[in-house]
Amino acid sequence: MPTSASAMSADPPLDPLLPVIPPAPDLTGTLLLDRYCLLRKLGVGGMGTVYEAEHVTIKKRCAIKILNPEFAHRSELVERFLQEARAASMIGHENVVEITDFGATPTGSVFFVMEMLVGEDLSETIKRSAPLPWSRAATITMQICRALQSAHEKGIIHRDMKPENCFRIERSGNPDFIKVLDFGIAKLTGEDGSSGRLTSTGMIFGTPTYMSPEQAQGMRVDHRADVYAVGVILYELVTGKVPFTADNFMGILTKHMFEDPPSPSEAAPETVILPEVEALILKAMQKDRGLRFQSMRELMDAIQDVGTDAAPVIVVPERRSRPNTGPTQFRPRTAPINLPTVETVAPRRGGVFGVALAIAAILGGAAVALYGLGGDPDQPVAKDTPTPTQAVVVAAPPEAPPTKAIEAPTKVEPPAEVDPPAPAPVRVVLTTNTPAEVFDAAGTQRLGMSGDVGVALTGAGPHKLLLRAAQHEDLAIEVKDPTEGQRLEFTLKPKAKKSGVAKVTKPPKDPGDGKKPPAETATPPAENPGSGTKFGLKDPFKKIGG
Ligand SMILES: Nc1ncnc2c1ncn2[C@@H]1O[C@H](COP(=O)(O)OP(=O)(O)OP(=O)(O)O)[C@@H](O)[C@H]1O
Repeated sequence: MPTSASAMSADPPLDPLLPVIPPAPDLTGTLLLDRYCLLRKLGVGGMGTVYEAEHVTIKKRCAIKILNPEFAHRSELVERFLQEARAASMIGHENVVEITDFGATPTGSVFFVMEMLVGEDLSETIKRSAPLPWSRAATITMQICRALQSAHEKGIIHRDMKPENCFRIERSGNPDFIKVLDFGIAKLTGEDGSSGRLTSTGMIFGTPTYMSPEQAQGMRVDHRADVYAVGVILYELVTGKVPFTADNFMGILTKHMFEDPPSPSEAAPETVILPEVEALILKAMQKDRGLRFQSMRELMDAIQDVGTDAAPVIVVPERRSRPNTGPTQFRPRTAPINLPTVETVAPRRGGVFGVALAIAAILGGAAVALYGLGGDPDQPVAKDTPTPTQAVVVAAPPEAPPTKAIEAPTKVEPPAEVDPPAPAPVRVVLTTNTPAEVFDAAGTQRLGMSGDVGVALTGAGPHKLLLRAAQHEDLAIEVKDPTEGQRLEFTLKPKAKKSGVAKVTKPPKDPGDGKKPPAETATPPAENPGSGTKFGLKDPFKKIGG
């Protein structure tokens, strides 16, 4: 069970002066912008309430998130709220919730309109079904990675990735289609890599269970904080447990900063977890962000490489010492401590919350002062992290074949400049009517699985491949000119029953005639009309946000 801010709502409030926020009035039945009728409340988050609604003219269902009226006069909060819409709409990716409109309520608050998602958030799936088999965990994680890769390419960092913000819906026959939500605390990176902070000075936002060490320390975050959070999500998907738990959020943050996560196979001894899966999770969760996958693309590649002969993922052991808050870790303050403004957003289920005071407690008070007074926010957690050449083998199971072992890295010489660069592989998604393994044409080298994880193909093609699924005929296919993200659909024929009397409810048995069907022509599926559409959103509230 993930621990989130709300799960710890029994804790004393961060600040006794934190105002108690009255519940927002129920606006069911209200007509917004003369076209959206609010039908029912779907849920309440940290900043607003989400309603199911209907566009009265075109009768289309949608979801509308309305900022809690208590916050409507706070320009910073209005700005952050609208940023959620702006960020998601800027990304325009099929795995990111689609935002279609903005508006104001008659009571002077603001709202935005989203596609209505029917399904459940990933925390529900985890509660019910985790540990998930690798193929399913990988399919889900790949979609999260794609959404975030796309966000990062546009300079947007999510900063609050957690299963609750990944909605699982069924789409085009895929029951595990993921939509990433809640860019409410997303950060837009400036050209210089700095961020336009929307938070009050010294405030730290996020959810402790999934929070990167640098975020927990209030350092400036970059896209690698999302890599860390996705590592934690994947850990939870394959083990059914989160890596760090404690009685309160300070305890969790401290562990993120200073403790090694238990290896996934220790966390779930009853589950078979491949060593390379274990390694990639631990790499995504390295404390030092310089040792993590440096991009979602790298993480996707590692996921894709599981079960192939690709080079092993390297996890570098880290040494950390808890700071004594002295000048070697934090610059001493030179002015009286001004505790940062405590956000007036009530801590709720997994919601945005301020933990500056918690950090003060962990680090003895100096840290908060530092963050508020211009200390170096990029001070690393530990200065003594070994360089990669000091790495040793970790987490390699005794029976792991040498190619799969997690090995110490060796120094890689830069390639000779005269060599033309090798063509980069592209990832092609092969959709099949039944989960199928993908092999080379000879059926000897396994390249991956069908489904959203995709298969990496290098070069222009044509690529002759073989799809193989239990109880189905092998299917030889050809991919002519693969392009990144291309989706191709294939149908594998169930094997005919020997007796020739096929029952509808049971899969037919292998006829053993050894015949192979002819290569099928790849036909991309019809475009999903609802996904990936970019809206040229106008922000009518730009002035409000200041
Ligand atoms: N587009 C949508 N379609 C269907 N349900 C949605 C949609 N967006 C949000 N919800 C649901 O509405 C509820 C409130 O969502 P919201 O994003 O405000 O809350 P949260 O994620 O709990 O809060 P916070 O913003 O504090 O993290 C959640 O249960 C969420 O799953």
